[in-house]
Amino acid sequence: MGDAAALLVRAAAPERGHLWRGIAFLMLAAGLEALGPLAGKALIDTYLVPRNADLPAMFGLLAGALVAGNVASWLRYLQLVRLAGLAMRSVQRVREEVYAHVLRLPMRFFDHAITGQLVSRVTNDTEAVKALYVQVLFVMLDSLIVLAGAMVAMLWLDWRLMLIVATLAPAVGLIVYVYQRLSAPAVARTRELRSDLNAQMAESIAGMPVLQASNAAERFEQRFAALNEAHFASRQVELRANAWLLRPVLDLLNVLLLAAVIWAFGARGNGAALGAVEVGILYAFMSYMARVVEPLIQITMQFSQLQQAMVGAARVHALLKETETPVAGETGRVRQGEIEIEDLTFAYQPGHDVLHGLALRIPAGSFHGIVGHTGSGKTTLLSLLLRFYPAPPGSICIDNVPLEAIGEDHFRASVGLVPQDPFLLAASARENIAMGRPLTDAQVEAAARAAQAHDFIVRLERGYGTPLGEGGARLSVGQKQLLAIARALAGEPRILLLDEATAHIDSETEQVVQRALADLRGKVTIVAIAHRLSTVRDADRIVVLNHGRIAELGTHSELMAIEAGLYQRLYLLQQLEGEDAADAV
Ligand SMILES: Nc1ncnc2c1ncn2[C@@H]1O[C@H](COP(=O)(O)OP(=O)(O)OP(=O)(O)O)[C@@H](O)[C@H]1O
Repeated sequence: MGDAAALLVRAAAPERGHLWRGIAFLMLAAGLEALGPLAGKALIDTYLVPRNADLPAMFGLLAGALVAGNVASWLRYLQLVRLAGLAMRSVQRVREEVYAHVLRLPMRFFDHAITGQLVSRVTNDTEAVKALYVQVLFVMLDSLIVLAGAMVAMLWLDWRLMLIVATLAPAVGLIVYVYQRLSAPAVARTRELRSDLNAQMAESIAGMPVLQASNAAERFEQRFAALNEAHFASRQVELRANAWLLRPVLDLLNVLLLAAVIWAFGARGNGAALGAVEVGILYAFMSYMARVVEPLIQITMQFSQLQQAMVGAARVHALLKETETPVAGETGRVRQGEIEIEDLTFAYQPGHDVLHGLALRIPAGSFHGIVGHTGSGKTTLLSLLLRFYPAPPGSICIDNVPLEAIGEDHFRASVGLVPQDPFLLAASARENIAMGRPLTDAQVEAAARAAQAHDFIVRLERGYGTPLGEGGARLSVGQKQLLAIARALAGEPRILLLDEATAHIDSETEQVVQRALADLRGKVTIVAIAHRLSTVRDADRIVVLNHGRIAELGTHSELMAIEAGLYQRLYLLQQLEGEDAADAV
């Protein structure tokens, strides 16, 4: 409840004026509508039953009722436009806010996040805000005002009869309480299951090649069907609670109440014919009773929607409460691109250090390779250099400025990344290189040339404008990698980090990448993780990591000279594998 309210307040914050105006129109319209039966009563009691046909007065009364009705309709229109617009804009705002927030969450969050569930929060759950407005403001508030107006009018007409009708209030309270107890767990579960369905869908699409190759379609189908069945069962519980408790019980109460009022009316007259005044009251009373029962039915029915909306709002709110990566408010700058690492110890989980007291100086413009067994901490080191995870303050400096003291935009512009999986957008080659940065065609082309990607791009049928298909489906793995290098270079970084950029490409393309890197020497500081040692053979220095420690450090020939050294063993092993592969061809 608190979360839902917090989200509502947050969503409406920029346009409180609309909100208050909308509510004011709503109250005025409902108030005017409440006058209708009173006009009817006056007409019956004063003119019709006593057969007192004062035509001008009757006409005046009818005209007044007509004007009031029209004004009420106009106010309803204004209210709807105000509040519906507000609700739509709020969803739009909250959705954008949630998406922007997700983009700024720390990498640590994504270690545990499940894509489909996250998508579901940004797309479906944000709709909860609209439902909250529609349910809470439009229907519930409206119904409450109509209800209050009717009760006041009834109090004025006959307070004893009003008390009979008022017994509905505790009855409705009880119904709503029982309903909530029964359906709340089912509603929350339904939401969770729905996002699980999304999650499985997203996972299946992402892993389609593996899924089909391992002939897992049937197993996945069964898993999906089981989830879907659970979703249906959970909806069923909700529906049963709705069907039993909301409309039918109140309809029954309504009939009982009507009987009680008529009985009370009859009992008071002691069987004598009703007087003229009483016919008017009875008419007005019956009209008001409908106005009491209908809003109560509406309010209770809305509880089911409200409950779903609250669960959605709570999920959105929980996501918004995740702490964003703190943005360095500092203004430190990268100039040459010298990296200095000192006593760097890091753990993902406390007590499980992955890096132990690393110390390393990488001069500006140099080319450093990082190699080591799987799990030795290479990617972790790169992630820390990229500020994906926070390194202990002061343990990494660039140009003598601590990493955390460099302003975010400047840092991202100064440090380029070529990841193992190039991640291409379903857009043109040009857009994939520019990535939304305001780069000229000449800059894009220069980056592509530096990455040795220009030649294959111009051979595509529309050159730089060629759409590459989702995930760059139209390119070979090596071409994607070259494009990713071009993208990293287009920002003219001082430091270029490569994460196994040659892991999946053939030796020929590897040589192209090597040429590209060689051209960059002296201009950009390059740190490249490489499983394939030939990629970093020519590096100024190679860092050999072993269980989170620097085991060896030197040029290729220096490391090869260490008898039974780690690097030497790795290198010889790869050479043997290479020969085996060549023999096999
Ligand atoms: N996000 C994470 N959360 C917790 N532990 C992690 C995380 N990422 C990596 N690790 C652990 O940190 C250690 C080092 O992993 P890292 O990915 O840095 O090794 P690597 O040398 O890059 O390995 P590879 O060559 O296989 O990519 C491993 O034991 C791994 O299980």
